Amino acid sequence: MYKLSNVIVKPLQNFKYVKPVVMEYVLNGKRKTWNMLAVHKAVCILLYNSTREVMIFVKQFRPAVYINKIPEGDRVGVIDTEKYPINLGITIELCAGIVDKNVSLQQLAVEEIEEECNYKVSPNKLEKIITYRSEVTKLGSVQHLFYCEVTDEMKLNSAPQEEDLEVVEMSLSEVKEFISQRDCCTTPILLFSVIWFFNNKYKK
Ligand SMILES: Nc1ncnc2c1ncn2[C@@H]1O[C@H](COP(=O)(O)OP(=O)(O)O[C@H]2O[C@H](CO)[C@@H](O)[C@H](O)[C@H]2O)[C@@H](O)[C@H]1O
Repeated sequence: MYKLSNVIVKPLQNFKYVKPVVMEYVLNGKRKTWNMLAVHKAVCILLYNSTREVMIFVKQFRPAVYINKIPEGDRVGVIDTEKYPINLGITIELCAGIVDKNVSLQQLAVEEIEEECNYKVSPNKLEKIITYRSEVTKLGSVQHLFYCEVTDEMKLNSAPQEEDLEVVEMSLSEVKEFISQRDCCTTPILLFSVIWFFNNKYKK
């Protein structure tokens, strides 16, 4: 389903989703500077379908993951996609989205679940797990993690709204196998939320 071509890497001219900034400060009497990226807040949701006992994740192509698999010398200008195929940048993640609207976090999570995974849930089905900080050296952004249990009855018949994203269902044994890999192309928050699930929701 994924096809990658015409890849070019160049310095960013217009900053829309990330803003590089430098902070100058004095800490314990010492002058310091720190480079960082100002980014949006986000919501992430661990989705569990209790009808079929599967977790629901999303699979997508992430340019930042792709570029970090390419040796530095080959990372500028036109990228050879024969040498560096698309699978280098494919991740499995939680359903997630940026906080870009003035509505409750639960409402934002509900909208992301519908757009990305095609389930209709009400905001009171969202259970807050934790608010944490992502990548504290260069981002430090606030992220909110929720848990949501869904059933097959809550699944919508319409086509998914996100075309570049594939919904992936994993049985609980597949999830355990997935997180046991030595090199797992996922996010720390997916790993954490799955462990949280086995400790708090599924004590069989
Ligand atoms: N850097 C970027 N450059 C260009 N376009 C961009 C962009 N960031 C977002 N976009 C655009 O904004 C859209 C909406 O983004 P989402 O709300 O789906 O967040 P995303 O899933 O990328 O990351 C969510 O999930 C991951 C983890 O899974 C979290 O780290 C993240 O904070 C959270 O928003 C994207 O489809 C894309 O078009």
